Amino acid sequence: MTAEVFYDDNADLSIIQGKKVAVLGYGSQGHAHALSLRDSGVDVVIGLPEGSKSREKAQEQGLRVETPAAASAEADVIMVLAPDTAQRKLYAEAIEPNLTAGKALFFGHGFNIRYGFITPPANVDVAMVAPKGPGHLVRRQYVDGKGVPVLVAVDQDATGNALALALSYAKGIGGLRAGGIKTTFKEETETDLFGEQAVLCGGASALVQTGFEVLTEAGYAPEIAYFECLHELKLIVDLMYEGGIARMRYSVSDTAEYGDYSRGPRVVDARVKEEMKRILAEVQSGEFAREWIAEDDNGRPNFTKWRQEGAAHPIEETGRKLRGMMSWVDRPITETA
Ligand SMILES: NC(=O)C1=CN([C@@H]2O[C@H](COP(=O)(O)OP(=O)(O)OC[C@H]3O[C@@H](n4cnc5c(N)ncnc54)[C@H](OP(=O)(O)O)[C@@H]3O)[C@@H](O)[C@H]2O)C=CC1
Ligand SMILES: CC[C@](O)(C(C)=O)C(=O)O
Ligand SMILES: [Mg+2]
Ligand SMILES: [Mg+2]
Repeated sequence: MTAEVFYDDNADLSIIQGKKVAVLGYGSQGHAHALSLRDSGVDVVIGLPEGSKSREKAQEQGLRVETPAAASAEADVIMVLAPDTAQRKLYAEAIEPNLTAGKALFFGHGFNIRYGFITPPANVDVAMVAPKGPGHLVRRQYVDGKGVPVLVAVDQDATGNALALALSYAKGIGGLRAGGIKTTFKEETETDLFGEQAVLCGGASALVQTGFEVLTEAGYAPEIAYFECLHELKLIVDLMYEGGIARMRYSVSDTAEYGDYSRGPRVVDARVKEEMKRILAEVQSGEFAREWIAEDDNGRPNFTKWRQEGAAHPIEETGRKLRGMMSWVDRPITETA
């Protein structure tokens, strides 16, 4: 089935410009949506709890900050960009009491709707504008006149205008410069979780770390292992991004291309594919979602341990030293990117 794709010409920015938007959360996605909407001429208010670390940052960047309840009360469109694990409580305490008929409840990821942690009333629009990229790059691309593609979905269309409103919002954050694909909460949630676990974050990090370990354990210099397994990955992925895997294979040597065909499938073999299918099944059944919410409710013991172990991996120290010598790595991720 071919997806429906929307670009800037398919959306009317004046719709979102005529609404008051509350952005709840001011982290990776929250700051990007809020600043870009503001720069697109939209009336934006930020919702953050008293004592939130993000309050000062939002105010420094010229945005008005209220509590999540007050921001939700005054807004026509409430965009939920707090962590997925915090959204259930945030909804019950601050949003639901202020979610009057005809308002719109927006998400940047479908997790809480897909797995039933949040059930909005039938008289509001429920939609999603989910960028397919990290929030800091969503903002950076907007500032550079470009855009990160977005997925757009409508779960409830109480007003009859939910899709037009979501597309207008997507245009306001620059997403329709690259393209907005129409999808469902189910499809976005399941593909996003699978992608970040098996390929983009989990798969790629494990591949890089394991390649680095194999080379250094065999006695090769960590600096060479870092360049080979991490730094050069970006250059290879840039070629895939520009022209697909075929474009990358055109640019590398025939020796590399032969090694790619003959050795790649030995690394990502049938066992790995079976494991990927198990990971997808855990996403589809809700097993992963229940596990993650329980981990968070329990104070995140595994998450904290794994984060510490990852930060202590020898590749990080090697990378820190080498990146310090690269004058062109001059755009670290910042909230104003
Ligand atoms: N990170 C990304 O690039 C992407 C994220 N998404 C989705 O976007 C959403 C937001 O994720 P992300 O940007 O990573 O989140 P972050 O962890 O970067 O930021 C969370 C923000 O929410 C604030 N916050 C925490 N608790 C509450 C609360 N109870 N009420 C209001 N604000 C709160 C935090 O404040 P404080 O500073 O005080 O902690 C912080 O400002 C999620 O649904 C995620 O799946 C989708 C696509 C990509
Ligand atoms: C790949 C991770 C992501 O899904 C994203 C940046 O799109 C996320 O949840 O942060
Ligand atoms: Mg994603
Ligand atoms: Mg995600």
